[in-house]
Amino acid sequence: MRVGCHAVRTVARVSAAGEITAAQRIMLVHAHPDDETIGTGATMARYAAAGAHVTLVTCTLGEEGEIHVPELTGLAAGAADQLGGYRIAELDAACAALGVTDHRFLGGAGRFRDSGMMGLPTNDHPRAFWQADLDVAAGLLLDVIREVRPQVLVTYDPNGLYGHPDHIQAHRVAMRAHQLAGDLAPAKVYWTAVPRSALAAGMEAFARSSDNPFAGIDNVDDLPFGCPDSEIAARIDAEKFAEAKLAAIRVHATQIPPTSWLYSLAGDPTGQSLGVEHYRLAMGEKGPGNGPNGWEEDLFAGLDVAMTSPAGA
Ligand SMILES: CC(=O)N[C@H]1[C@@H](O[C@@H]2[C@H](O)[C@H](O)[C@@H](O)[C@H](O)[C@H]2O)O[C@H](CO)[C@@H](O)[C@@H]1O
Ligand SMILES: [Zn+2]
Repeated sequence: MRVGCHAVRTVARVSAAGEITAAQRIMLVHAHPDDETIGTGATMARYAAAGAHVTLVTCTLGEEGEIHVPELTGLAAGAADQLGGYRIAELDAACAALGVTDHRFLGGAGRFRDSGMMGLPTNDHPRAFWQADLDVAAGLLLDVIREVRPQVLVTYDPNGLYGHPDHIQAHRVAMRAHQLAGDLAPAKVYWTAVPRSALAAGMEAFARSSDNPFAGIDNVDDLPFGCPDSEIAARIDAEKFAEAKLAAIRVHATQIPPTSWLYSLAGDPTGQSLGVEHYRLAMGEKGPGNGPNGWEEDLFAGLDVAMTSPAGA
């Protein structure tokens, strides 16, 4: 059973027999509702608009999240414990804003629970994603791979970008599912990433700003995430979809308060706005690239289904 947008698949790209016929198929594996938007929202919107089949798999409902909407604080895990259900609705709305119509929860809504931040007692909840059996969870993701047959898989790096247990587990499950997929394994696997050069440019640009998202950070290496530019393989320019990403950010209101650094980025004077997202290539051949670093401009670059339209379309 799927709820909300999960029951709606892109009819135009699913044949009468139910198989997915879009030429380009990309699958993204995220830990919580909001990660899809924060890390890959513009990329998803760009490929959905270009006619690719975008499949989002979210591993938990985000039950342990904070609540930045005062009138909803009663939904918190330690109170009514209804935040997970509410975040399904937020995710529905974010999918709609991004044009993503194929969304699933890993193993179905509620199968795995948000583990909370690393080291908290919630990590030990029997349904915590952090406690999931790797092969059981990977098998559930493999079912989606067998159905969708994506050429491109996107997830996090081994540290989950910033060390959250559900992000680390999402990485492990996605990579294990890829290993189990054999001949059906996606040709390219990317990990979300933030180049240090973009972080440094942001620090410089916001240094004199009243709402500096980097306030208190003296050195880019002190940030809990970021990687050398040399490890980046792709820079996806989806500037045209920055507004769609901002709309998706807005609907994740329980997690992303109006004071969030993400809103500061929306007005980023460096132009490195919400609409530019970077990736490391973990598996597969790097396709042709451009610019000083030779970064790909399309995650399907080098595959026989690469975008024919100019980058950013
Ligand atoms: C972006 C992301 O992964 N968010 C997670 C994360 O949220 C953090 C958590 O609430 C923490 O207590 C805050 O200090 C921090 O600012 C938040 O980013 O962890 C939550 C609990 O596992 C999760 O629900 C949320 O989606
Ligand atoms: Zn997350």
